[in-house]
Amino acid sequence: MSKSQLRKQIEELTAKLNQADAAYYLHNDPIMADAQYDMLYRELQSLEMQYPEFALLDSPTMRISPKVNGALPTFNHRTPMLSLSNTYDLIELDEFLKRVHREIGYFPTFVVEPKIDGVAVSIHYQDGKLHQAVTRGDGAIGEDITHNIRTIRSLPLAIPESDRIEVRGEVYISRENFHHINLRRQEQGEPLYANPRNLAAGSLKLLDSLSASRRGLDIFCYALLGSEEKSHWQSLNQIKEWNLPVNNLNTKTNNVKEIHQVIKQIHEMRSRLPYDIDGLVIKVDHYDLQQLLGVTAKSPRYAVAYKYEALQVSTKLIEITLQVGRTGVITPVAELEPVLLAGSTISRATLHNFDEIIRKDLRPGDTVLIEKGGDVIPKVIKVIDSHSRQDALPVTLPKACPACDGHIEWTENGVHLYCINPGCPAKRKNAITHFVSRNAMDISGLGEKVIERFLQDGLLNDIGDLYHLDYDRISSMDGFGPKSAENLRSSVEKSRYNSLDRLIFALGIRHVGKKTAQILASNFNSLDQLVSATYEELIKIDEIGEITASSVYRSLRNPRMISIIEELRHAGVNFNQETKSSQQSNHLLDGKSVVFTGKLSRPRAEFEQLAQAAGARVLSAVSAKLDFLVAGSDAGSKLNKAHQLGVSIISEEEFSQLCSSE
Ligand SMILES: NC(=O)c1ccc[n+]([C@@H]2O[C@H](COP(=O)([O-])OP(=O)(O)OC[C@H]3O[C@@H](n4cnc5c(N)ncnc54)[C@H](O)[C@@H]3O)[C@@H](O)[C@H]2O)c1
Ligand SMILES: [Zn+2]
Repeated sequence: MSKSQLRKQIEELTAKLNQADAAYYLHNDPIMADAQYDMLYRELQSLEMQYPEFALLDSPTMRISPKVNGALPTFNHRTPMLSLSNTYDLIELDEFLKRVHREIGYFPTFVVEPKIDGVAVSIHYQDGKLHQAVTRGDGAIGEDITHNIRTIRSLPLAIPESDRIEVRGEVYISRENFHHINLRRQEQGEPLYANPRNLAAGSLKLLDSLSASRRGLDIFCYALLGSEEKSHWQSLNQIKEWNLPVNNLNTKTNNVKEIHQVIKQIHEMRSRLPYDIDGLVIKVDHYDLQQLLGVTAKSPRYAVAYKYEALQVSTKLIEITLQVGRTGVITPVAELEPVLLAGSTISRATLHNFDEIIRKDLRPGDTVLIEKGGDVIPKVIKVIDSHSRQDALPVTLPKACPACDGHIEWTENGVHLYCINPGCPAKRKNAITHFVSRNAMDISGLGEKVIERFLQDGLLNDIGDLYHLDYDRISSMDGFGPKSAENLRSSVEKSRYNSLDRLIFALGIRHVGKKTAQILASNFNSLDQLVSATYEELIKIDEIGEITASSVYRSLRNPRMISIIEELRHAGVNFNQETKSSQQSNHLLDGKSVVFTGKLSRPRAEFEQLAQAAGARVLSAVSAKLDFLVAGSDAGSKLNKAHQLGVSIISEEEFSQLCSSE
């Protein structure tokens, strides 16, 4: 590359990153994914290092973030609020540890903390009272957000310390709150927030603290300035004593192996934490040593952020196709330029419904932000660059089913389009695929391709045919042999003894997922009882809402469903609730409803299994009808609600005792 090309590249990178900074810090509306920002940033940093003569004065590598944007009063930080140098690479992390070791002369104690993905704030207490709270701003000057910080219920307004002290922490919004807020916005047709961080940043800057209080802001404090303590760890303990929220995963250690272990452990917990983290911060513990190592203009030299792989990434939208699901719902699917995200290659993402395409104004050619959350299927969050878009609308509303050309209809609320042709091949294929899937009847040897072939060859028409397949014909088919035909036969046979909840789930009733199927199964003794249940009986069940009740009621009266159920009955498929959780059991938890909340000593799924094995129903919401709330440490709103409603609250240990009792 020639010098003038290099100069141009530095200019372009600087401009692009400055634009990204403004979007991210001032408007809380990022135009690229963090991982991409970090990559471009490093590229610029290394070019600037090689060609310092081309580095621009307004380079993002020289500053923390753009100036504040002005609606709130400003405040000069006494100690600058710095950024952190970051790495995605364990080898680089080790280099940092080695450098520190070298400069200090021995391997010091470090504190490893989750890096909460929120917004940094500085909080001043004076005469024992919360006096003022300020955003980081550009690191030197921040904005006064005291009115909004006061809405954080976990943060005490008074502490038993009269000296003037400064606490720093990360304000965040829990995933649960974020999810609810976005759901409400979706219902109202408003644009969605990209992630909890952006929402927290926007909420902090609200002028009206009542609106801010509705967002449910929370905080983890991670630094204490102006105290007598000798080390960071001591400071953390001090603020914990004052009842300021401190993250309970923080760890003190003085060996490399343990640092690596903590990184691994917290990584495994990451998706189950109630808040977003984007990595860990590793800090030298002792203040004298911190001082010895010093700071640069942008970040301290005694700390580093180790970032986990991103869960969001940007890529190009190639086109939008239509897919017909097992219930006939026609969903638009984003076909993407393949991109690596959290260990797998993503080339498709769901778009849920047609409204969403319009709301997000998606067009082929756009660069979109996609996210892999708790669900397996990634989703499109938003358009982040529309420069090379094609003007054409990506899809027009279909007039007929894209799979069978049959009649389609809108649902009552006008959100989804459905193919209503009972013979639609796409519906049948997906219904069978769902029926045999692992969480449903768990029949192995019937992948999507095989089902397609069986449908084509007329071996299979619908779910009911699964129990009288022509195995002689199958064993003579291409790619099959007597062995695989026999395996298929035994897998089909075995599935006849499955539990009732599996069968209910397998029927593929709209709005009946695995959990709802379990709830239904535990409320009825048999499939026949469920089939004859009235709408009123269904709606009386905890956690079964109107939409689900009406879907169950109507689906089970659909002629195709009736004939499938009859075929399954003839095939001897189990329709009954197993005896273990029927009335004969005298287990203490039998038939009881349970909700888990707070931090438990083992993964929540394990406890849920225990509860179900004891005949209990696991719910997610607290209501007056709930029998037990099992509360772990740090339980919050659910615990309060249970208190108010007079629900029995038990500890993890008490729960385990109940489980083992008869
Ligand atoms: N997507 C974009 O367009 C875009 C634009 C600008 C910045 N960014 C992202 O932001 C990063 C730089 O932002 P930054 O300087 O605000 O933050 P940072 O990632 O460099 O880290 C510093 C911040 O970490 C936070 N933090 C959380 N937990 C902490 C703990 N336990 N101890 C200490 N600090 C803790 C604090 O807010 C602190 O200010 C970039 O690396 C990039 O990923 C993205
Ligand atoms: Zn169709």
